Amino acid sequence: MEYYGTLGPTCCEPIILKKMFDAGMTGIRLNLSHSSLETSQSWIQHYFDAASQTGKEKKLMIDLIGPELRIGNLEGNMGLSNGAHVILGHGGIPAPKEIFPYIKKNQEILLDDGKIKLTVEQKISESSWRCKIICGGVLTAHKSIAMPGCSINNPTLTEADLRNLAVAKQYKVTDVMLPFVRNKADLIILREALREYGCEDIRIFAKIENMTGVEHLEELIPYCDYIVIARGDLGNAMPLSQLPRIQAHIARVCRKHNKDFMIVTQMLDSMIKNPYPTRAEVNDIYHAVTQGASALMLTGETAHGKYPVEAMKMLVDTAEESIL
Ligand SMILES: Nc1ncnc2c1ncn2[C@@H]1O[C@H](COP(=O)(O)OP(=O)(O)O)[C@@H](O)[C@H]1O
Ligand SMILES: C=C(OP(=O)(O)O)C(=O)O
Repeated sequence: MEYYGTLGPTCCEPIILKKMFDAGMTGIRLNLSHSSLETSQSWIQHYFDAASQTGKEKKLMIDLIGPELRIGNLEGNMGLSNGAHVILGHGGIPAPKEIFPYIKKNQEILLDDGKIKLTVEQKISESSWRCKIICGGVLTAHKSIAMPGCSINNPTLTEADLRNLAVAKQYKVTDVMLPFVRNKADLIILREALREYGCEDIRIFAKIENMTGVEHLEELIPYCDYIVIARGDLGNAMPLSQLPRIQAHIARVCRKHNKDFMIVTQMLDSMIKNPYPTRAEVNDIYHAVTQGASALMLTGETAHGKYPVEAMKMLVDTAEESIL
C-alpha cells in the first residue's frame, strides 16, 4: 500500500516530514497549481533530507496544471457571504479567460471543489459578470473553478507544465499526476513529453475528475500506471449523492483490468481543524481499502491543516487495519 501526503505550508519543515514518514507515509505530492518545482526547492530539499533518515526510497509526485481551470492570484482572503453579490472576472474574482465565452445568465459556478457556489445574474462587460453567492465561504488564490454542464476543451499541458517536466529529473521526481484526463490522447501527449525530457521511468497517475474521464476509463488503463479517483473535482461533475456509486464503478473497472488505483480527497477533511476524525471518515478509508485501492492520498489535511502528522498516522493506521 502506498500513502501520500500533499506538501504545503503546514508540513514543509523537516521535523514534520520525518514524523509523517515515521507514521507510514511513502511519498508526497507537490501541487504545481500553487507553485513550481523551482519555487518549491527548499521544501523539496527538506523532504529528501527527512526521507534520507528513513533509509528507504520515497516518492516525489508532481501534480500538473493540465486542463484544470483555476482562478488567478488573490491578495489574501476574500470573504463571500450567502445571499450577497460578487463580481466574477475583471474587478472581482480573477477568472481564467477560457471560461468567458461560456458564461451565461443562471450559469452555476463552483469554486474550491464546490465548497463555494455562485449563480451568474448579469453581464457587466466582456470580462466581468455580477453573480449571486448561493453558498459562501472564504476564497483564496488559485482555487478550482468549475461550470457544471460546460465542456471547455483546454490543452493537455500548459507552458508551466512543460517547464516543470523539463526539470523533473533534476528534482528527483518519481511520479506525475495529470488532472482532468479526458481520453488516451491526453496520456499519450504526457508520455511523449516525459520521453522528450528523458523521464520515461516516471510513473503516470491519471486523475479522473469529470464524466468524460469516467466514460473513457477503459481506454485510459493501458496508458497510465495508476488511475486516480480524484473526488474533489469529480464531485462537481454530478449530484454528490452519485459520487459513491461512481467511485465503486471506477474501482470495479480497475479491479477487472488488474489496474492499480488511488483514492484521494477529503478522506480526513475534519482533521484540517481537529486532532480526531469523524467515524464516517475512518469508514471512508476502510471502504477505499476494501474496494481494492493500492494507494491513498491526503491533500489539504497535510498541506494546510493543523494536524498533518496526526492525519497521516490516522490514514495509515486505519488503512492497515482494513487490509483483509
Ligand atoms: N505548493 C503549494 N504552495 C502553497 N500552498 C499550497 C501548495 N500546495 C497546497 N497549498 C495549500 O494547501 C491547500 C490544499 O492543497 P490541495 O488540496 O493540493 O489544493 P487545491 O484544493 O487547491 O487543489 C491549497 O489550496 C493551498 O492553499
Ligand atoms: C486531488 C484533487 O485535485 P485538486 O487538488 O486539484 O482539487 C481532487 O480533485 O480530488
